[in-house]
Amino acid sequence: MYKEIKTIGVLTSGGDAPGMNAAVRAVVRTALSKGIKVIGIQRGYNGLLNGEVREMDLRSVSEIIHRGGTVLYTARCLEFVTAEGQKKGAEKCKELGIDAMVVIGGDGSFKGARALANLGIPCIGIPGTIDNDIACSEYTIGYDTAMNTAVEMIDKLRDTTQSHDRCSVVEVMGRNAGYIALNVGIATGALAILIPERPYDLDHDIISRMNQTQKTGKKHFIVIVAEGVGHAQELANEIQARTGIDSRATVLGHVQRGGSPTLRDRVTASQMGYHAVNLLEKGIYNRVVAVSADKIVDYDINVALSMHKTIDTMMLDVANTISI
Ligand SMILES: Nc1ncnc2c1ncn2[C@@H]1O[C@H](COP(=O)(O)OP(=O)(O)O)[C@@H](O)[C@H]1O
Ligand SMILES: O=P(O)(O)OC[C@H]1O[C@](O)(COP(=O)(O)O)[C@@H](O)[C@@H]1O
Ligand SMILES: [Mg+2]
Repeated sequence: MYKEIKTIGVLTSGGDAPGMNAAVRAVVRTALSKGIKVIGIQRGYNGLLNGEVREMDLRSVSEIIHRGGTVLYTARCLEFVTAEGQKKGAEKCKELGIDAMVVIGGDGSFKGARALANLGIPCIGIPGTIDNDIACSEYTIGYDTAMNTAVEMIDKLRDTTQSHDRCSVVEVMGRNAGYIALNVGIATGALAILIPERPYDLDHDIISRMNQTQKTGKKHFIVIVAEGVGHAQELANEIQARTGIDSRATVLGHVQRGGSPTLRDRVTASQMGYHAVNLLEKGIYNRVVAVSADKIVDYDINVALSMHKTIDTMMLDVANTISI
């Protein structure tokens, strides 16, 4: 049933991602251009439950398109995972006069949005996570910036790794997904890339590859380990024990979440924010905005949350063939 949207609530939730600000800006400015009021909710679902809100005007989103992090702040809210927390959230929306919500975050945040939708609050999800682990979308806001940051850091590591004839085992983020690891591994010429989606064999995938390439004159090595595989330090110890090559572990960590968003993240975030508000204006609710074949599309939130994403095995073949 069509319900005219007069006021939209917008929040960022879960881990911050570069480009979230550009998405907030796009939501605010698109809504205002249509005469829709926007309420910014701070610190994700925590702020909704606590009423931590402020009205957003055109200038409230000035000077943020180039800034990492999120001006709305973000949080992980345990209370919102409970039925009581969700009911309280829906009641808060009504109390604050919020007709619809735009939730910028990852898969966890969309489960929260689905709960609100089931309680009668129209919702739109915008994928904002460095992990690129939203099944319905080929791309998530922050992914490009995070990968470029990781590449920049690993290029620096390469200098010292090469100078000392060492092996660097580098752990990159991604939670249970290996997308960051796979791309960053190819971009940095890593000898081995370990991702949670593909079991690995230490002898076959690392030790014998190192031994073989040593015979061709290679003296330094980069091994990329996805966070979902982990154990970078143990792996470095094992490699050193087995090959005699001095090895060091580096966990890149939260540096990957920061920094000024790349062009791709700014543009995608702007398109997604614009699309989200257009859907609401047309009376289309409970959707997740996504990228498919380079186009901005949207999926029913239940369908989106039931989808699965796979790893492009050709990428593994590329890495195995040329990073040698
Ligand atoms: N099953 C769920 N039901 C309702 N809300 C959820 C659920 N899972 C997560 N959330 C909410 O979304 C927040 C962010 O989820 P999280 O998985 O930490 O990050 P992301 O959204 O970036 O994947 C959580 O802190 C919680 O408030
Ligand atoms: O910042 P925290 O709470 O330590 O969480 C770390 C996690 O957040 C991420 O950086 C981003 O994940 P989300 O977007 O799902 O929040 C993951 O790569 C990592 O596993
Ligand atoms: Mg997530």
